[in-house]
Amino acid sequence: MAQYSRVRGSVALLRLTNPPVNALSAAVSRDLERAVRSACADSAVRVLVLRGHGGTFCGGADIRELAGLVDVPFRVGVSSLVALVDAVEAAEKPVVAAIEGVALGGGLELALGCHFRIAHGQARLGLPEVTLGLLPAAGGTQRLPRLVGFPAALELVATGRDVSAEEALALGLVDHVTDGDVEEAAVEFARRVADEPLASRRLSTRPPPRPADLDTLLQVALERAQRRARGALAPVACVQAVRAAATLPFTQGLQLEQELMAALLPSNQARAMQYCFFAQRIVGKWSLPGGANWRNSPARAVSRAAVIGLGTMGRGIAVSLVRAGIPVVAMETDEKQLRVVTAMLEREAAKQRRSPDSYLQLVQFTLERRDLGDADLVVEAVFEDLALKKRLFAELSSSCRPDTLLCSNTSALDVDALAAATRRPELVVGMHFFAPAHVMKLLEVVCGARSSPVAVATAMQLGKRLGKVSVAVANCPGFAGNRMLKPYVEQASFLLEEGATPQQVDAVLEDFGFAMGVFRMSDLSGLDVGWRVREEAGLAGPTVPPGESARRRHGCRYSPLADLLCEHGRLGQKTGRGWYLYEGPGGRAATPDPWLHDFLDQYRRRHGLRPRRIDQQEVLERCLYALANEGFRILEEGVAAGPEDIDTIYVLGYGWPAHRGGPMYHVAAVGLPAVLSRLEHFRRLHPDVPQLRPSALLRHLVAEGSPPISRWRELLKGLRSQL
Ligand SMILES: CCCCCCC/C=C/C(=O)SCCNC(=O)CCNC(=O)[C@H](O)C(C)(C)COP(=O)(O)OP(=O)(O)OC[C@H]1O[C@@H](n2cnc3c(N)ncnc32)[C@H](O)[C@@H]1OP(=O)(O)O
Repeated sequence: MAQYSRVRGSVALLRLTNPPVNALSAAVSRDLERAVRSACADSAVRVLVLRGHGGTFCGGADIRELAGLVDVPFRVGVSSLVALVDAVEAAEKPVVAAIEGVALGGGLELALGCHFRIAHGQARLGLPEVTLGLLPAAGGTQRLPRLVGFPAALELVATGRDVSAEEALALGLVDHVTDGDVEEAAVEFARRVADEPLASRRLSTRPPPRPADLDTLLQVALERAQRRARGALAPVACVQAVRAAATLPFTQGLQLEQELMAALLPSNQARAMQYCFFAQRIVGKWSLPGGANWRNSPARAVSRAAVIGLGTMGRGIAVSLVRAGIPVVAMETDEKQLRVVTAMLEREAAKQRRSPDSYLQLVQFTLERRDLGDADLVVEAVFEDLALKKRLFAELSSSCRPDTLLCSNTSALDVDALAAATRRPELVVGMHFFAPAHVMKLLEVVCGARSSPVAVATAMQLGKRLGKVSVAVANCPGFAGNRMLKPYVEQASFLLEEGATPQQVDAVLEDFGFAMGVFRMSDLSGLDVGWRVREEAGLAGPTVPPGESARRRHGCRYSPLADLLCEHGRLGQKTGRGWYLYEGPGGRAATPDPWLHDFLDQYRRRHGLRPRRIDQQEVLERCLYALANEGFRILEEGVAAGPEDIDTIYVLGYGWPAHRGGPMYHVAAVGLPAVLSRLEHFRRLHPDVPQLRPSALLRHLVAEGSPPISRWRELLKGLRSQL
């Protein structure tokens, strides 16, 4: 697991070996510590170089051990990694970290224990523990501020953001960056520093810098951490631990760091976030009913792509492709959109410290469909209109190369209908990006009934290349994410009818941890989006059958509130008013609107609805259980392969708080029998709301004794699956 060999006579080269990411399990940490001690004791060795096996330095402590998925007592784990870092730092011979690939979490903490750090130009460094509900507890919160100062340390520890080698050099996190062979550069560097005194290189002995505005910095960091993830414990603990570096001697700071870690490690939040980590890896392992899967179905190379339509979605998709180095042909008739996308690319290039030209030269704008002919894959991102998309797919099928994959960014429409409009249905898949598409990490890959393994594999792989987590789902209205959103939004509207206000419902959801409550979210996305979908579905507007009552559709309860707002021209932020009032069209600051409250009063009076006091628990349970109940139906029908897929979709695409794991994880944590009983209760009170009828799968799981969520995927394989 950790060997050392001598190179160039006096350099001990230690290689950390624990594929695939050289995670520091307790055993690996102990082994490496032994190797460090042996090298130090070897009189022929003057200096040590520490590198990782297989092109990466280290992905951090072993998360499976931390999550308790493998049986290692917490204290043993803690002491072995902490002891390793301490031993490295205390070594009497210089230790140089040769970083390539990643140095993350415990891996970066190990590098901070080294006396010098050399990084490859492509390496990424960071302390992502906060994203696992933890903090860097192998001295990272104490050593990092001593090396890079408090502003940077607070930001990196509390957000978990990783940095490029170039940024690391600018921060002082690494001593040298090379684009050549990192081992060679580190060995060369090591020979130069072999005789340097080490006292000042041991970060634990360095006095921390004390900026004059330290208190303000800490206060701002704390407020930011609280705002960013409402109710999350880890970001706050991270700030507290870094603050200790300013106020306490190193050893006491270290002790506080460990106490905070000991509180976080067994917390429900840490469990939920670690579940999310593994869920995001599980979803990449897709399979189709015919037996094709991620292992046996190679993706096709995408060396040129096309995007049709540069509206909000198309722009973000084009930027994502360019950022991944893929040349793009972008088709758009509106010149204004070309200017917008050009400006976006320039901003992105600046962010990535690249020249604007390096991005702009990868895009070719066109009005001609024949220019798309050479693309390996086309992503259609035009207006959400099935007839329009079908026409376009039919045309693409004639004008593109016969092997070009045709993908639609539709968020809800029938992918099979699009495939049927082409002469290559097997090369059609949905690629549902989330807005803004160059920022959001989720990609729903919608597998049509006739999508071939190569089409699915290519779309999944492309998502990964764009830095996204791709989740395969089967084709159905709204796929997984938007389909589950419907009952959630409906419950929220029903609650307004019954006496709640938008700000009351939103406050409950935001306290739960959502970045935005359902009404603020709807104002942001635009109320007209759902209005159009409801009109197409015959639920709103002129397509509603004559004589249908305002509050019923197809024999079930219906709330026309959102339709009525649209009819009043209240489309959300874009018109300056929706469920809330804004400063003006395009405004962002939502304030409660007295007009809306009058409107709700009148509406309730008109329909004989007596407003009642609705408590927080009811808001939360009705919205979230209705949503999760639809998730069970999706699993039961095989639209998604497991709860991990749904939870990943919700955490990465819909602002579900990661420290709550996702909707399926949440209901499992609450307890399936309790959730079933509350749904039965609400169903009795609202018999005309089918979404509150507990799904067969929920009942089945409860009848089976509520198996842990980790077993659902296996159990579902016995049910009908489309994936
Ligand atoms: C015992 C107590 C110690 C107390 C002190 C603890 C203080 C330190 C804490 C930590 O270090 S927590 C861990 C911090 N590190 C991370 O969060 C990094 C997580 N990993 C990643 O971001 C990525 O995996 C990667 C390293 C950037 C590699 O990405 P890539 O896309 O190439 O591969 P993946 O598919 O993500 O991963 C491959 C494979 O490896 C597993 N894995 C990754 N990291 C870890 C890890 N740190 N521990 C255990 N396993 C890890 C991942 O689950 C995949 O497994 P399979 O799905 O293939 O089974």
